[in-house]
Amino acid sequence: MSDVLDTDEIAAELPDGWRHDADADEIARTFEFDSYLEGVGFAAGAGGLAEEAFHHPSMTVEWREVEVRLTTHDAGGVTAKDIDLAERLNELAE
Ligand SMILES: C[C@H](O)[C@H](O)[C@H]1CNC2=NC(N)=NC(=O)C2=N1
Repeated sequence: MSDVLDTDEIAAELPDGWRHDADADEIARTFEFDSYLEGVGFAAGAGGLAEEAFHHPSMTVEWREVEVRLTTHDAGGVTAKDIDLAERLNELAE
């Protein structure tokens, strides 16, 4: 079982561009793209990273943007698994 991070810990460890949605107990980022299909491609790549980590985000693919939300359901909140995958998603989007 991963340890749930508290608000201060999340704030200290949030990767660039991510926000803490405390009400939803999630971290989130909306990635922006020049085309819809670039967003779709990002989501596909994100799915691969999720499978590698066996840790799966919620993703909403819209016109030229993809909103990604992460929490650790097994732990009931945000954990290091979410932070780690968020960092890898930032690298994917670079
Ligand atoms: C049984 C449980 O669903 C699995 O251990 C994995 C699958 N992917 C997951 N993804 C996320 N975001 N949180 C989890 O707790 C989680 N658990």
